[in-house]
Amino acid sequence: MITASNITKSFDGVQVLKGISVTFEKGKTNLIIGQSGSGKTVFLKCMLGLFEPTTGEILYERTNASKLTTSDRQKLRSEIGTVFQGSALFDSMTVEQNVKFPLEMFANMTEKQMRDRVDEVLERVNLTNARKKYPSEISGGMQKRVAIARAIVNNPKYLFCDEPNSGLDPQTSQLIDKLIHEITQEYNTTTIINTHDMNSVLEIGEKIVYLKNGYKEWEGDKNSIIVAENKPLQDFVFSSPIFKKAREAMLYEINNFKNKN
Ligand SMILES: Nc1ncnc2c1ncn2[C@@H]1O[C@H](COP(=O)(O)OP(=O)(O)OP(=O)(O)O)[C@@H](O)[C@H]1O
Repeated sequence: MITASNITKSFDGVQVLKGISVTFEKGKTNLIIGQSGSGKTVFLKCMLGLFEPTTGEILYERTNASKLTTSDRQKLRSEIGTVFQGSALFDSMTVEQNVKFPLEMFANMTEKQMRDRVDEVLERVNLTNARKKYPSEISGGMQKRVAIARAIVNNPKYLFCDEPNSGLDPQTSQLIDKLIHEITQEYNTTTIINTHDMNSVLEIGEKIVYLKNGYKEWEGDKNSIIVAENKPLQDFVFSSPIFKKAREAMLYEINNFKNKN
């Protein structure tokens, strides 16, 4: 579980996060959504310790992340997996070398133990056959799966994903969402995803936090988002005509069901 408590963040006196409080639970896919510039990445970076919040605190379980000793900070770092935009793989390393990298950095394992663990996660993301390839030799969807394998190789407690579907076709996006959702349940991770993808919101949004101009405007889940009476949220999530129609159809079904029961 990660708890953000009254987080503000200013750059040169300009406040971009304006007092965000939210709890992200373990074993759930938590999504952060919002217009460009609403503060999603800054918030994610505050939680990851890449930015120091101006005020407020981030708790990992009950531990204040900004008050850790160097060795505790290193330990926490080893418990966090990240999937960044563009996959951020090392171009000069093969798929298996990329996945092994966090083990070499953080794990106290023999060479054989590391090889076995790499085999295990490559199998999990269905990339065993691509192990000797370089990132430039595989597709964008496969690169994302390498990034996910690398993020989970250390058995993380926390998984952060920044725009995991960017640049992927809709079908591959769905596969990546499904994989992240399954891994969240299998590893019981507290998973936090920044996304612009409304399919993800409606498919895997077990908790959704909507940021607007640096404020938390709304929070809920993929079911409550449909009936939420929050105009900025509805205008944002259901902005495309097709999503608007789908929402109207779902509301119609819900009302019919209510009237019959
Ligand atoms: N290092 C920085 N220094 C100054 N201002 C910053 C910095 N990082 C972000 N900002 C500002 O903070 C605001 C929020 O940016 P942020 O990147 O968090 O938005 P976002 O919601 O992630 O947008 P997008 O969806 O386009 O990625 C923006 O106005 C941005 O210019």
